[in-house]
Amino acid sequence: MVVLAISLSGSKNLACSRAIELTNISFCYPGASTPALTIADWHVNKGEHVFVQGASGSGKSTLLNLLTGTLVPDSGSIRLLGKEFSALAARHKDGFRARHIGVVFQQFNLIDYLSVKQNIATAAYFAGTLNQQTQRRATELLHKLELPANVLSRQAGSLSVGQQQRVAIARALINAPELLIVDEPTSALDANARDAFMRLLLEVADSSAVVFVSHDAGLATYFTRQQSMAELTAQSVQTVC
Ligand SMILES: Nc1ncnc2c1ncn2[C@@H]1O[C@H](COP(=O)(O)OP(=O)(O)OP(=O)(O)O)[C@@H](O)[C@H]1O
Repeated sequence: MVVLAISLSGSKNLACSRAIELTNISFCYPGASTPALTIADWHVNKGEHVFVQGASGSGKSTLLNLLTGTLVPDSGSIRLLGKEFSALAARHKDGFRARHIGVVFQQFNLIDYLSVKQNIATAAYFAGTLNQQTQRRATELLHKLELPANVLSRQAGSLSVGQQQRVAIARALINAPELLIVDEPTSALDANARDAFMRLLLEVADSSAVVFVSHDAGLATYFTRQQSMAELTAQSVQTVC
């Protein structure tokens, strides 16, 4: 009995230490005869910074869209932070994503005509965390990201590409998400700016699990773990297209 209790508590701790667990995932785009992505078994631990690298067409965007709930797998399980994410109804998925997942999109997806403050506040609003502390947290994040506080009142569309990237990071981190998903936001940067961006991103993300997707293998050095799409999809999964 004691042995059982120990082993159960051990497996519970293991489950809780995982930010992402994918099991027997298969996803087909409508009309396709073969799946765009299959993953037999993959996990990311809480706090881990993982670099996912793959050639064009290898399924990186599909993977990110599955992790953010924009796409739903045809089969298999996606567990995020111990929760069966793939089984949640759309409404609950939206709430879970807003509270626990930060996303930095390739094109940043800022709302150009809103101020930086309003862009960041929108993320807090959807997570239900918008309060009097939001502006203070936003100012702190912008400071860490080496942007002056007066950027808060500027229209997002009037900022430089580098400034918009940092605002996109601040927006993704405003709710202190346990999981940060980043889709190759460095392609427009020169080598020096890219180095500064990567260092800041991972410093500010701090204890969040980070999944950073890119085709650029040169970025791998910033991360604690590297994962190629080829390895990730190597094991076979029963598919259902
Ligand atoms: N909307 C879609 N409809 C049908 N097939 C799609 C669709 N989007 C992607 N695919 C296919 O799914 C596979 C994986 O595409 P995905 O966009 O995930 O790759 P990627 O690694 O992100 O590529 P890139 O680096 O070029 O953005 C490819 O074979 C692609 O042609």
